Amino acid sequence: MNPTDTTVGVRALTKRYGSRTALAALDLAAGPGVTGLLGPNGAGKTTLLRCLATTLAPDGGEIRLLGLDPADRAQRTELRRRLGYLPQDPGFYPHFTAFELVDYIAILKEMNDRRARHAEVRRVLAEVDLADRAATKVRKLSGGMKQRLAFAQTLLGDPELLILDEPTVGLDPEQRMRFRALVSRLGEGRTVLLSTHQTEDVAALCERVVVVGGGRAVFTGTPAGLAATAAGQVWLSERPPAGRQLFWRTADGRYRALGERPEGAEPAVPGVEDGYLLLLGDTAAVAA
Ligand SMILES: Nc1ncnc2c1ncn2[C@@H]1O[C@H](COP(=O)(O)OP(=O)(O)OP(=O)(O)O)[C@@H](O)[C@H]1O
Repeated sequence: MNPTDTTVGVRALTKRYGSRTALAALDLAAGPGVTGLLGPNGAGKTTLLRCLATTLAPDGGEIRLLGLDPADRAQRTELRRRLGYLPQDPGFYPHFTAFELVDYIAILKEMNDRRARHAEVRRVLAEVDLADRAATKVRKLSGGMKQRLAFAQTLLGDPELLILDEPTVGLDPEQRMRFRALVSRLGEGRTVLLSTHQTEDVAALCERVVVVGGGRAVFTGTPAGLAATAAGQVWLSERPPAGRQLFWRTADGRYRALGERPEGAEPAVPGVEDGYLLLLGDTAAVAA
């Protein structure tokens, strides 16, 4: 691990909840740009991101973020000032206005100069297109607006590191597109770690992808590299495959199958989702 100022370095990270192992010696390295964490439910993504956001102490392993060690109290405090974290289930105070909610979080972040803080709150609300909702009560915002409000608070203080846990959940396709544009803009010069179940988000947005399975990083590379792992194992056929392999009916009425070549099938160009599904199939087989 060779951490620089804008690098995320994680080595042999472990975390257990009682007898359940959530992180099993996970390694991760990420620099500026957007890195996607893909993985099924329970893979350990949220646990990893909580450890990185300093809201959960790991049982073992090493973390270096922006050159700082979160295990050290003074460095942890500095780190908290320099990172933005969007938790999976952000808490909202429904009776606050959008402005009051973000202002409250800014106060918790020790932004003590009232005038400068208010200007910063207005800036982050504008970043997520909520400037005209500043005076609206949180309970009156739509689900997508609430998600953007939660994202706004991560931008307070213009952090160098953004940790986003499933930020596109609950967004409609248009909001998702706008969100992608915002994140890719923020990823220029910053380090963004983003967990998602959406392979489309990874293909559209991420320079790097880490697939988490069973508490470990089972793939690290580019989205194109993940797609390439499926080369020679993706097929299109006119009929449903006879075997027990994974397949689905596509919009053009043909069947897309993964794994062995079904009879009469033609090879198809693999995508990120194909690589991901095959990789997890292998992971499941190993775990079984
Ligand atoms: N507070 C907790 N107490 C006990 N077990 C937990 C706790 N939090 C997570 N786990 C377990 O740890 C494992 C990893 O969970 P985690 O939430 O990190 O996965 P995830 O990849 O984020 O899943 P999802 O995509 O569903 O959010 C799971 O088996 C989960 O049940």
